[in-house]
Amino acid sequence: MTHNKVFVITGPTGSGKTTVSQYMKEHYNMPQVITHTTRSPRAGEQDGVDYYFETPASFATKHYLEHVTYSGNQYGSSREGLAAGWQRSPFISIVLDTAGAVTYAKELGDQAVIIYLEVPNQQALLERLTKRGDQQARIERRVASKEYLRDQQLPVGLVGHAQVIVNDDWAQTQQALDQLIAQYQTDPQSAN
Ligand SMILES: Nc1ncnc2c1ncn2[C@@H]1O[C@H](COP(=O)(O)OP(=O)(O)OP(=O)(O)O)[C@@H](O)[C@H]1O
Ligand SMILES: Nc1nc2c(ncn2[C@@H]2O[C@H](COP(=O)(O)O)[C@@H](O)[C@H]2O)c(=O)[nH]1
Repeated sequence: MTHNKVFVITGPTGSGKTTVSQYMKEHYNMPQVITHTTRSPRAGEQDGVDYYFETPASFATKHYLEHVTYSGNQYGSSREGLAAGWQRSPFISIVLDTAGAVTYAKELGDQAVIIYLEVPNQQALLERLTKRGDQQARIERRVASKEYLRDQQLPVGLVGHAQVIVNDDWAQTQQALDQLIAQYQTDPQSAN
């Protein structure tokens, strides 16, 4: 029986998914599955580290476990990416929108540990995006997208499957993550 798990980190834009994934990498040595996108890099983002940055033509040549359009750009993740991660460690993480998280829950069952992050204060969330350095036009486009609105709520398909963490205070988020990971480290099966 395999004890491989993928921690799927999902939630609204700016809720802290990448920050959580980075924390799991730095504190628990969890490899991050790198996904593919046609969006252009943000300042400081690197190809092969943050994403595989694709053109629409190169994106279309890959084989995806799931792929979505989010605020006008395409994103996709592959089974090969998961397999490569699991070769390095039994616990890995991936950052997905909620549609992707629903697909992972369906396709991978208990192998996917879903974490849904929420930030109840919308204004605080938008301020985080500005502080992150996102261009105002990009923020406005994203906030106007149907995906942005959809991801504000835990999808019906994840109710009862996802661990919901309110990411207001980072110290509390860290504590919730530490508790969750400890459960899986103790006994990966009983934590389901
Ligand atoms: N608890 C927190 N308190 C304050 N700022 C935070 C907290 N968690 C994350 N941030 C900051 O909020 C910003 C957005 O976080 P992050 O990039 O991780 O979000 P995301 O969910 O991956 O966003 P996106 O979906 O747009 O890529 C970052 O600048 C990050 O440092
Ligand atoms: N379903 C998928 N969602 C993905 C994938 N890679 C990233 N994402 C999600 O897209 C949005 C936008 O990302 P951003 O980096 O432009 O802010 C965010 O919710 C990501 O979690 C993927 O392969 N599949």
